[in-house]
Amino acid sequence: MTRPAKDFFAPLAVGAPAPLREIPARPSRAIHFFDPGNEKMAAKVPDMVGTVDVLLGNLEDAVKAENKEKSRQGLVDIGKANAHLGSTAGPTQFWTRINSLDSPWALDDLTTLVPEIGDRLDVIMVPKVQGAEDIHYVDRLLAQLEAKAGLTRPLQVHAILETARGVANIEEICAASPRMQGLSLGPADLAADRRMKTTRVGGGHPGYLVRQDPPRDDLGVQQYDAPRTSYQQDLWHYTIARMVDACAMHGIFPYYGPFGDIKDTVACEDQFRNAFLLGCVGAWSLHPVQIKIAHQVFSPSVEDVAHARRVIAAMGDGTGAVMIDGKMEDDASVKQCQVMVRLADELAAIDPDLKALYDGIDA
Ligand SMILES: CCC(=O)SCCNC(=O)CCNC(=O)[C@H](O)C(C)(C)COP(=O)(O)OP(=O)(O)OC[C@H]1O[C@@H](n2cnc3c(N)ncnc32)[C@H](O)[C@@H]1OP(=O)(O)O
Ligand SMILES: O=CC(=O)O
Ligand SMILES: [Mg+2]
Repeated sequence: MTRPAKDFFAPLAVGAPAPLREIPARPSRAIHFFDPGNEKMAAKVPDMVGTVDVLLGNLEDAVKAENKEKSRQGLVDIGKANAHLGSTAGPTQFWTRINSLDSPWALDDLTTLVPEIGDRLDVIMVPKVQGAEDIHYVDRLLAQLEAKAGLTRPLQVHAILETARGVANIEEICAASPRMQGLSLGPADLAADRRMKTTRVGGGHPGYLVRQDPPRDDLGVQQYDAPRTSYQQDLWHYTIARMVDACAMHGIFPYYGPFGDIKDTVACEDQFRNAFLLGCVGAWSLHPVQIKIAHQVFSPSVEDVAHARRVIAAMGDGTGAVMIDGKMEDDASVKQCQVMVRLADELAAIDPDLKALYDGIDA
């Protein structure tokens, strides 16, 4: 049974901070992953603060088993050494991805990170979430640890959607705790768990396509040997759309996850843009080259912002219908335009280049 409404926003431990009533809409176009135990990557972090929306110290997959403790300690050191990291101190949020709850490391991840750098961290990403029970476990443990550490701000929780059971339980996961900040699609683990016949980290597949019908000759006979156009389809459309609906319903934020073909910046941009158009607010960046792609794709274009502002201005109180450039605009399209302009305003508040671009529209 879920908690009764009157208890939903009560702290789960005596002395723990009160849960948030609303998840703040902080820009998080790129969640940049780094291994805090990798000296080369860790050395780059101080210079990245302020240049990327989210820096995430990854402790789970991609960190070798023998390096788990080193990476955890590296994250503590980075949190303590970088005074401007974390959204209370500056524009770059500070997240971590802990190890999965059934692993030998998850408990130590939480019991180390919360007392050591809980005041700096914004969001704890939890992998391989199967259902509400996983979130309930993390929720109570975090409350106990926050109370013990004397934290005044509750940590938020982000779940990766990367098991078939997680997808089946998506609504209950989103609703499990007021800490829930968002969901990310985890296409690599999800493909494995679903027994998809792919060997990639996100993106499309040339075999997943639809093909044009065979053309007919003058007598109407179909020419099966004639050349035909085929179109690659999006393997992730269903899951992303499901995730977007669940997140919107619960007032939390959906993200596309990893795109593993680092060199294919064009397809990465396409995948991110599909997610942006469907309603996602950001994506993961695995390599510095992907930060720029995510920041660009998940920021509304100047053309879209200009059009949205025109529609809002023309629609007055937002009711009725008007014609703009030969197209009908009404209450529903003005609401889409408001989403676009709100996002542009939020981004302009933290990104001076975007502010100059968007301000220039009216000049
Ligand atoms: C699949 C499901 C998932 O769970 S995805 C999430 C887990 N995976 C990750 O977090 C992977 C993170 N990224 C990486 O490990 C690396 O970027 C990989 C993909 C291995 C490529 O590394 P590498 O071959 O060194 O790339 P490179 O030679 O082009 O690097 C150039 C310089 O940049 C650095 N770099 C690389 N990645 C990062 C990063 N994520 N954050 C910060 N710095 C990074 C490299 O260390 C290298 O530095 P330098 O110029 O040699 O000093
Ligand atoms: O963790 C991410 C994934 O794709 O798996
Ligand atoms: Mg995964």
